[in-house]
Parts: sequence; structure tokens; C-alpha cells
Amino acid sequence: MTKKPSSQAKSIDEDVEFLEDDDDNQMDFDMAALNLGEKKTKTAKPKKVSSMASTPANSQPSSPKVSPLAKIPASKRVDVEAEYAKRSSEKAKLNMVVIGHVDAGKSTLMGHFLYALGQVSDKTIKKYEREAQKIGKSSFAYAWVLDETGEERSRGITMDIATNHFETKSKQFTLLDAPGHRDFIPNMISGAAQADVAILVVDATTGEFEAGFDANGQTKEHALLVRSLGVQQMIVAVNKLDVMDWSEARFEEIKAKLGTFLVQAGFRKSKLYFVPVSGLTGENLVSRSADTPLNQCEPFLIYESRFLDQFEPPMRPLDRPFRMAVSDFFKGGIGSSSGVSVAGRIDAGHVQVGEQVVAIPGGETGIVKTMQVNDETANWGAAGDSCLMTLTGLDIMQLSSGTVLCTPSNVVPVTSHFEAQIVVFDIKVPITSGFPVILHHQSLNEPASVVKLVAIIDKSTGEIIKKNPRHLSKGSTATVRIKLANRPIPLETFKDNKDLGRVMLRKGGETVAAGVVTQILSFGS
Ligand SMILES: Nc1nc2c(ncn2[C@@H]2O[C@H](COP(=O)(O)OP(=O)(O)OP(=O)(O)O)[C@@H](O)[C@H]2O)c(=O)[nH]1
Repeated sequence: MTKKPSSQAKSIDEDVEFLEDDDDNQMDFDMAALNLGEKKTKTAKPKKVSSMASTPANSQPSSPKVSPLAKIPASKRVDVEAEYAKRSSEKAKLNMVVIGHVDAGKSTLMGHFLYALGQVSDKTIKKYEREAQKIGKSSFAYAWVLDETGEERSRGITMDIATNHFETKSKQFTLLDAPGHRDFIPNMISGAAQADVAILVVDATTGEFEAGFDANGQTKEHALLVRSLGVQQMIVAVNKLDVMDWSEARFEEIKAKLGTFLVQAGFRKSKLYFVPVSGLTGENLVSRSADTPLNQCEPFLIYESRFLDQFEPPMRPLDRPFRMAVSDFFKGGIGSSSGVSVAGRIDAGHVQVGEQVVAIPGGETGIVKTMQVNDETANWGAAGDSCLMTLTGLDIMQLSSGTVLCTPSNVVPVTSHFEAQIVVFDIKVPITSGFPVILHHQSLNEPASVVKLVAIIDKSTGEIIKKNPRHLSKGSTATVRIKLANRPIPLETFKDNKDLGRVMLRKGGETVAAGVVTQILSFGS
């Protein structure tokens, strides 16, 4: 297929214009871009929540007869909100995803960054250098800090999300290194769904920035995806500038091109930080490097508080009912204890050791026996925390990818039919009724179809332009109904839960739309 760079660039810019959010308030992207603000649309109320015969607790919140904390002796109960307030006066915790086109240098940059911070020993790096050299991939030694599997190392690509931790002066970061290769975008989405902030890595070398930035590259797609998933603050690491002789003109050219696109994609200029770096040679990662001409302009540092410390911690929905979307699970507890281990990020509310939780769908309950929060033993966890917990009393057969752990008094709805407001990306074929897609929701991807085009909406006013349109073309904002093909999934309206209320629609390996759930519909409607 031949590419027409200039016209394609324009069409993408036009497509994303609606995402622009120049409000100085910390307005949420979806509220702005999808016109879900209270003034503009009616409050979306779930009509009727579906129910599955096998899942008694899967629909409407049930009233518990006993408190989920009943099994914990009063003396051992944790006042999580008070503890959380204490913890918040310490360092704020943020999840940061590293994104960008394949081979932009994400793993190398972050591996070198962690090494420079002292998180990885000299001995380990030397070992990686020796081993990487043996298989003819010596330039990948730093990438191996994050690319841990044999296949990732031999192929020289990241395939799944790698997690690491580090601290700055005022923040604690959980770092999620996402794969850049288009085949692994589902893994990238599941990592980005957990992120509060992002680092977008671009390759500054001649032709490579352009390849990542064109319509088939992942630079734009990743940036749009993280923005659609709620990320508002981002560092752009303009990487491999060592190859470009630290050309200021090249840095400024990339900053201008990408900056324009990112602002159109809904990022605020003041929340974007451009940094010229080299992940391979290590310039500007944790300290200013003296001998790059670019350092004469500004303090260009990733680490020294200038950028990472400026990220604002997001508001955590602590007062909402407990929700944790399960990203992984296995038999056996933490350490050698019995039970089932479940990993995920707490989307809302909080949970503590001894508390009863319910797995949806299925409705089976378990008790939290032990917990690790951000890789450390803990007796409670709250919204925003990456959590690994051992559950007892729960059959592993009740868990599947996409399970959401909830508090028994208020469980997440389960449905295979819902209404969403979507924004349509740069698609080649218009979306028509019956359009098959892969629905991405948290770490889940399921076959589905857009069964009804309800209305096209004006991007700026939120008013309905056309009811029952015959098709949706690129750039449109619309209300649609979506049906899952194989099974119902736990899902919430965006109004009720910002994490569980977001969806991505992909087809043929490309993202066709992103949106938020506005109504849970019953099976028949
Ligand atoms: N010269 C130079 N090469 C770099 C730099 N950063 C990364 N590289 C090289 O670029 C190649 C790809 O690096 P990776 O870190 O694996 O890239 P990635 O973006 O993590 O790749 P995926 O995760 O598979 O998308 C390797 O050969 C690196 O050595 C840099 O700053 N300068």
C-alpha cells in the first residue's frame, strides 16, 4: 500500500482535534472529548443490569447480611482511610507506562535509567553485556533489565509488560514497560490501563521518527490509546540523539511536530515535558550530562525532580466500592501458603487482610489471607495500588481473565450488551451496524460487534447531530450499542468507575475507536 504522508498526517490531525482540551482545570479527557459533562448530556443511568443464571451476585448490588470484615477481630481491623491519609503524607505513588514505536529504545532507556539510579548492579549489567554479546545482541544489555524472558531476549523485542519500582524525591513510581510491536498492542493496552502517567519514547534518528509517526506507526496510536485510557501527563523522551550528534534542530523539529499532534490528541501543553536523551549512552537520564550541546538550553533531566517529580498524583476513588480487575492468577498462595493468588490493580475502594471479597462473574466469595502491595507485604491496599493477594475459600475454577474482585455489598454489573460513547480513530472502512470488533476492557479482549449506531454527536456542543446514522466515519463521536459475542463481562459505567468504564475497539490489528460506557443494557434490549 502506498502512503501519502502529508494528507494522512492531516487526516489524523483532523480526527483527533475533538480530543483537544484547553481547559485549565484538571478536566477529565473523556468528559471533555466525549461530551459526558453534566451540562451536555443526560446522566446515564443503568437501565437494567443483566444477570447470568450461574452468577447470583453478578448484577445489582446485594445487601450483605454480614459485613465483609466480620471475620476480622475488631482489634485487628485496619482503619484503611486513616492509614491511607497517613501514607499520602509520605511519597505519592504513581504508575508510569513506557510507550512508543517498536525499537524506539524503551527498554534500553528504562533499563539504563534503573541502572543509573542504582537499582541494578554493575555485576548484573556486566553479565547481561557478556550474555547479549554471545548471541550477537550486545546493544540490548540494558534492555534485558526489563526484557526478562528468553524469547524477548533472543528476538530483541518486548512482548509483555515488565514491572519495576523506583523513587524520586517526592514520588514512588511503578514502572510498566510496554511492548512497541503492533502484535502485542493488547498487552500494551492492559499495561496502559493501569497507568497514571506515561513516558513516550521516540527514535530521533533520520527516517525512524517519521516511520513511528506515520499512520502505520505506533507513536500516534500509543499516544491516543494512553490518552483515551485517562493519562493526562507525559514525558516525551526524544531518544537516540547520540546518533544525530545531539542536533538541536532535530530535537526542536520533533518537539514541534509531535507537540502539535499531542495537544490535538488532548494533552495539555503544560503537562508535556520533552527531554533529549540517549538510552544507550545514558545522557540526561539521572543527571545532566556535561558534554551534549543540548544541555546548554535547559535542565533536561528525567530524574532530578524537574519532570518526574512534577507529575501530579491523581485522585484515587477511595470512597467507592472495592473493585480489583484481575490481571493474573495462579494456584498456591504467596510464599508456600495454600489458596489462590490473584494479581491486579485496585481500581476503586480498599481491601484488607481478613476481608471477604466476591469474584465476578461467578459470585463465589473468598477471604483475603495475605497481601503484597507494590511488591511489599501489607495488610491493606487501596485504589491505585498494584496488589497480589492470596485468597482462601475460593475455587480457582471461578477465576478467569477479566474477573473483577468486589465487595459483597456492591458488586460490579455483568453484561454482554451496553451503550458507549466512542470517538472513531483513523479508520479506512466506516463503522456500520454489525461491525465486528475486538473489545479491549482492562486486560480482557473479547470478540464483539457494534450492533446499533444510536447517534452522531457534535464534538463541541455534545448535541445529537444525527439519529440512527448508517455509518460512522473517522473522526466522529457517536453513541453506539455493543454486544459481546461469546460471554458477558464485568463492566461499569464511566460515571461509576473511570477504569472499568473505558473500552477500546480494535479490528484487524488496528485501534478503530475508544470510548466510555454510558449504559449497561440487559441481554434482550
Ligand atoms: N544509538 C542508540 N541506540 C539505541 C538507543 N536506545 C536504544 N538503542 C538501540 O535500539 C535497539 C532497540 O532498543 P530496545 O530498547 O529494545 O527498544 P524497545 O523500544 O524497547 O523495543 P520494543 O519493546 O520491542 O518495542 C537496540 O539495539 C538498542 O541498543 C540510543 O539512545 N542510542
